[in-house]
Amino acid sequence: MKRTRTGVKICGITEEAGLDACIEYGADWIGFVFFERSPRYVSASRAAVLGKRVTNNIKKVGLFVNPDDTTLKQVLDQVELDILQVYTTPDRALQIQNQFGRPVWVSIPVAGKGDLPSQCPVQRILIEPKPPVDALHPGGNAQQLNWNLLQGWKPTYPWMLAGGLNPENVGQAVAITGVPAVDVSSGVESAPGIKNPRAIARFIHNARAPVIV
Ligand SMILES: O=C(O)c1ccccc1NCC(=O)[C@H](O)[C@H](O)COP(=O)(O)O
Repeated sequence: MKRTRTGVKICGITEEAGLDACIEYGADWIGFVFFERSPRYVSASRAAVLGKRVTNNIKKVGLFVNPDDTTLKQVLDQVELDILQVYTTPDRALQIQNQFGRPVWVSIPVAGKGDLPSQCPVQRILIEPKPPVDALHPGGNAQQLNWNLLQGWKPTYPWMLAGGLNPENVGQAVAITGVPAVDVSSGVESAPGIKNPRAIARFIHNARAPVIV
């Protein structure tokens, strides 16, 4: 069966070179991290500058951890974001989607099959590995999910796979899970917060190239 083109999000954009690689090699989404403890943090004013450089109809995703309304409003007043990606409860994610009038993606931490959601409260669900209890942040930890947990799981809503993906393993991850879209941060960096344009090119190519498993 012919697969549709895999959607690709490159998260944690902080500088022009990484952003330009996303545009050149055909990313669908880029992510700005508005979480101050992250090495990929960007201020709203910096994201606004980078955002103006975006072309090719690439969508800009703003990433927030347990955001309150004031924080969301302050950022949205300065940056044109197409999508809000949130690390919070499904109920709060839905409230944000209703209140701020933009599609919301909610991250669902998964440790076992029982964590896989049967419904999607918002526009899309991000399936990510449950972080260790001592993790400094809930995502962007280069931690890989056991993809075999997702075999046979066929959600009828939009979803995305994240966590520990890189140019070498993304083709296999797509082939095993059948996921329609993938998200990467650490796996295409030369240092935390600094994207590697060659790795971005390889990641996007390999996410869309057929792999037999
Ligand atoms: O990237 C961060 O520093 C970060 C901080 C707080 C919450 C989420 C964060 N990142 C999320 C992502 O970049 C991706 O959605 C995903 O977790 C992939 O990360 P990685 O394993 O580094 O590819």
